[in-house]
Amino acid sequence: MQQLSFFDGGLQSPKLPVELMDYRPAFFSAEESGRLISALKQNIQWNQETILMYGKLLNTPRLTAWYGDNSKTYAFSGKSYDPYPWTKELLEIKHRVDAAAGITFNSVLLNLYRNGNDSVAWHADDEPELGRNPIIASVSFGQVRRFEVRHKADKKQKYSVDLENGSLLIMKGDLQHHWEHQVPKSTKALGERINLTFRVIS
Ligand SMILES: O=C(O)CCC(=O)C(=O)O
Ligand SMILES: [Fe+2]
Repeated sequence: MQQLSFFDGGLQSPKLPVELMDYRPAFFSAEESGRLISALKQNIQWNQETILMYGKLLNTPRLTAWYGDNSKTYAFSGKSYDPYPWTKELLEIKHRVDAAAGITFNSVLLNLYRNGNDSVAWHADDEPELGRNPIIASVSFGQVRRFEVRHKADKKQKYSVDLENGSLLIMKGDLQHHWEHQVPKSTKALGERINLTFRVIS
């Protein structure tokens, strides 16, 4: 199913380039997604991280958690994270995603977007531990949110896709090198969404 959506300027997003993004809606059924989002809300140790911006300590606009094989420490935004050990639900999701991507992921970053005011700002997942052109598998449960991608050097080149409940988005190629992505805030009253990005940390 190809998704056409409207980008900020009212332009239709062009078809996602398959060499960068492979979008699979309904990768998990509605029943599985409902069960998994409740389990993740309850069993994950959600943290409120902070970031230093212009000399002020601000709360990250979402809750996060880092899980994975032990010994896979991950550093980003000037902090380093030791993962919590895999839970039953995370392993269930990981096994499905591993099979679809043909990769054995060793860690996952979880984001809980509580409402439309939660977001993730423009960034690329280009930390050195991920290596050049990493494959990152992004699973979404709950509220549909807009995922936007733009080229770093030519910001007019952009794409967007609405990440639906139970969907899988495989990010690959040079997406983390030449492009950046965000999940913008929305002024609409939005419900909760959990996103999981499975990664291989060296
Ligand atoms: O929530 C999303 O869809 C994207 C999250 C993301 O980009 C990240 O955790 O690096
Ligand atoms: Fe990201």
